[in-house]
Amino acid sequence: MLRLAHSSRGKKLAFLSSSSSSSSTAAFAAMSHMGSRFFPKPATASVPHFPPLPSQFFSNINLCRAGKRLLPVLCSKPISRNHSRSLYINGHATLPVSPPGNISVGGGWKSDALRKQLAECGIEMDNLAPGQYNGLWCPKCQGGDSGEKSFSILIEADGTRASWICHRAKCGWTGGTKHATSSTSKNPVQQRTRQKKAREITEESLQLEPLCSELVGYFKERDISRETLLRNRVMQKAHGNQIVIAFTYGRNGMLVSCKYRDINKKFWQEKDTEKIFYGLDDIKGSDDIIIVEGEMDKLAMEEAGFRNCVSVPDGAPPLVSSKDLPPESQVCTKSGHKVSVSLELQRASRIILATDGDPPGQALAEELARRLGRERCWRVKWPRKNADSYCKDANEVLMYLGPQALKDAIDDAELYPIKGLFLFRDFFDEIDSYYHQTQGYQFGVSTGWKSLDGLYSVLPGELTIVSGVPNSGKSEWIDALLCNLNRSADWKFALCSMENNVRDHARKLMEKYVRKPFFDAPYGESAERIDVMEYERGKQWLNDTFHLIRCEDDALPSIRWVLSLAKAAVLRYGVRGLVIDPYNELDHQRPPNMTETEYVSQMLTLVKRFAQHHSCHVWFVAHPRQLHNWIGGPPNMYDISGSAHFINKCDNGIIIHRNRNPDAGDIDQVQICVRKVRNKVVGTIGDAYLSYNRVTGEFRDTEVDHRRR
Ligand SMILES: Nc1ncnc2c1ncn2[C@@H]1O[C@H](COP(=O)(O)OP(=O)(O)OP(=O)(O)O)[C@@H](O)[C@H]1O
Repeated sequence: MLRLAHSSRGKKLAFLSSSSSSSSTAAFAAMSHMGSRFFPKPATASVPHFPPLPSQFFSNINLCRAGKRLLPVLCSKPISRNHSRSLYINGHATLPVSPPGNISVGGGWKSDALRKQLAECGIEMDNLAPGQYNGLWCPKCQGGDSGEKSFSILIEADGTRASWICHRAKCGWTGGTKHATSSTSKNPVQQRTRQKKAREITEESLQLEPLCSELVGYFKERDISRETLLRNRVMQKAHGNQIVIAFTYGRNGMLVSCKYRDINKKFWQEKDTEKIFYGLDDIKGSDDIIIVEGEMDKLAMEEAGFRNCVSVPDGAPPLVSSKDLPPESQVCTKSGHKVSVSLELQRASRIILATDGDPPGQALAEELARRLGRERCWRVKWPRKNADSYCKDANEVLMYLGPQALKDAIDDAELYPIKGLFLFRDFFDEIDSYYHQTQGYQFGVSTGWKSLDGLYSVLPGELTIVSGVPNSGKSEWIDALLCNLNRSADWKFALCSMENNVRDHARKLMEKYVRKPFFDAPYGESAERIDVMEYERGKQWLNDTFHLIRCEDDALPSIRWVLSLAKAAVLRYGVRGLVIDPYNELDHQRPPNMTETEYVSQMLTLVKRFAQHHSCHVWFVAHPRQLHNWIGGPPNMYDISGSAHFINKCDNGIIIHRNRNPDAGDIDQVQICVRKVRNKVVGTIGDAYLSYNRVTGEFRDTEVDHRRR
């Protein structure tokens, strides 16, 4: 096998003769096993020429050795260039070196405070040299079942602070230390290092080289063309005993940073360089900007015809965190780094978030949308790869489905959702089923009384306020209505009827159900009482149909307490209706600075929200205030004691009224005054008349239609 090594003059690359060392063979086998096609086979004489690169940006470029055949050394030991000190920590992969001129923190005075802080977080490190350490075992998750070395920690250049992240999606532990101060923390050297400017770099100073043909082939297998690689200045570099890909990060034509990728898909960035988006110069002046999650995706976008694309520098964070937010002009990325949002991104009118489809990718989209402004963000849904799965990112779409599919995915990007802001389109399914009447109840459920059809029907999710002078028959009418709804639609109910004791209520409901008096008593006149069989059937029906909400200790229930139990009844028993009878039997303690009007408004908001959220109809009984000079007519909804909000906020307002003067007419006749109907589909205002049966408590349609509108 051909071997590549550093010459005695440092980093110059030279080909050595073939070697068949067992270590290199083993390493090659391991690489193949990992599925890497990074350097698939030894180069042959027919490797295509990689032409000199156009020098459109990056000064001092030495386009040396174009066309040379380059292969990595695949041996177990580095050949040369040992680092000046051992930085082995928990098996990390990257060996950072202190920048020249920076004071050492590897055990010095600054490290003690930081070490202490890290130890408190469960992170033990022998050496605290500045730089980023990747591939460590996470102290929190220990790498999970697979023992993955997924932990990265960054010790800042001045050695006073550390931040870390576990890249395992299931863990995602992130954190950082506070500024580690010591008695000498005001050391001027430290002050100076903290303000240290990013390093100036060039392709030459980084010893970057044109991509070898094997690497061009590697990209080709991912459908990234040589033209795209050339335009994006994708290069390579000798790193230890291997050759790694170098993604060059530029701004205004100047090289700002460089990110490397080795055969194990391990990434690291040129140290002491600024973190910026990849491809920043491509979005200059663009109204529409695409943001992807990796350099490969940025290159893939170019293959689909989109140059107006940048990639975040280091992937997606595992979680969206609201803690430790960077300033508005920055976004957090996978390593917890903060990346400055460029002016171009700030100016763009449309930003298409084309991050990965996995949870970290979605978390990145969320972070970007939050920082850049959701209102100008769109998001991409990746198409299906096959019957079982979806493509996960831009490069996969390009590889599996081709450039047109990638273009279509970008063209079909949808508006990034903004919590609480919707389009009608978001509800089209619901509206469709309303129009096609597939869900039922679009006209409400009939009350069971013909004379009320057209005036009032019962719609799930609405609030009906029922009022009337005392003894007008409000509770009786509601009970009769519930019996009808149970009979016709099999609805079940939660009852919070504070004025009824349970056995009386059971009697009244059962009489309506069996249509016989409960007792042999004068009110039953000559009718036969409910027999034992009917009584047992009635008991069963009561039990199946009603769920009682009662304060067992004589305390007054609060509305929140009632609604929480009603919610439980919805979830546990599927009740469709809630009766609260009456309002004045609830506990109405309110803050001293709140008026009753404000209180009623807030209470009714809670009730309505419950009704809508649980598709449950609520009947709320409220008495009128004391009527002066009452002459026996039905009260007005605005007469309800407490607040005009009862009529303002309800969906339906009904007054129950009955004549008590035998000289003025039939005293069993009940007037159902429908005073408010918000939804014209279910009714309209008007009066209906029912006849009350004193024996059984039933309400029947009267022979004569008294309906008036
Ligand atoms: N149309 C009617 N004719 C005669 N009696 C009736 C009529 N409607 C109801 N009643 C009787 O009036 C009494 C009170 O009825 P109900 O409890 O339903 O009234 P209410 O309006 O809820 O009263 P309150 O406001 O005091 O709670 C019951 O005994 C009931 O049988």
